[in-house]
Amino acid sequence: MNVSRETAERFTLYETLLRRWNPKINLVSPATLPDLRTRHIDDCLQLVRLADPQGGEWVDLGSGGGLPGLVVAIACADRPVTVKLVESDQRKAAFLRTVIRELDLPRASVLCARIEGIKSLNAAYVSARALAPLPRLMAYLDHHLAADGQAWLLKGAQWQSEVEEARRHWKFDLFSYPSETQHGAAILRISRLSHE
Ligand SMILES: C[S@@+](CC[C@H](N)C(=O)[O-])C[C@H]1O[C@@H](n2cnc3c(N)ncnc32)[C@H](O)[C@@H]1O
Repeated sequence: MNVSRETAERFTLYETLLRRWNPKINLVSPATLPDLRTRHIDDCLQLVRLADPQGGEWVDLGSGGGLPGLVVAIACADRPVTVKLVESDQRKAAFLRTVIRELDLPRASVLCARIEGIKSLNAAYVSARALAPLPRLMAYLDHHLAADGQAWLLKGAQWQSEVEEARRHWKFDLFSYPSETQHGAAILRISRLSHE
C-alpha cells in the first residue's frame, strides 16, 4: 500500500510504542516482534486495502494492541472514517489511548468494555482478529453490525471449518480472500447476517 510520509511516520511511531509497551503488557507474542511489520501491520493493511472505507464508523472488537483497529485509523486518518476500538483490558486500553494521542488520531477512540456488555454500535464496518472462533464472533457481529454493514475478519488456516460450523446457526454472505502474509489464512468479508 502506497502511503504518505505522514502515514509512514505514524506507522513507525506505532511500531516504536508497541515495542516499548510489549514487555509489560504482552500486546503481541514476543516471538513475532522481529517481524512486527509483516506479521502484524502488513497483515492488517490487507484488510484496509480490501475494505477501502471512504467514510462511516469502523468498530474493531478485541483490539488488543490495536490490530487491526489502529492500523485502520492510521491508514484512513485523512478520510472521514471514525474508528472505535473495543477492548476490555484496562492496560491495553491505556496503550490504545496513548497511541491515539501520540499519533494525533482524533477520529479514533477507545471503549474499555466487554463487547457483549455494551449497547449495539450499529457500525458500517466491524473487524476482529484473533478474538474468537467464527461461531462466537457471529453473535458479536449480530449485535454490533448495521443491517447493511460489512464485517472484515482476519482468520487463520482453520477458517473453512469455522465457516461450516457458523453456517449451522447463521445465514450470511461470505467472500474470502487468501492472506498474502500467512499461508492458509484468509480475510473474510461477511454481510447480510441473520440467525437461522
Ligand atoms: C488474542 S487478543 C488479539 C488482539 C488483537 N486483535 C490482535 O490481533 O493482536 C484478544 C483481545 O481481545 C480482548 N477481548 C477478549 N474478549 C473480549 C470481550 N468479550 N470484550 C472486549 N475485549 C475482549 C482481550 O483483552 C485481548 O486484548
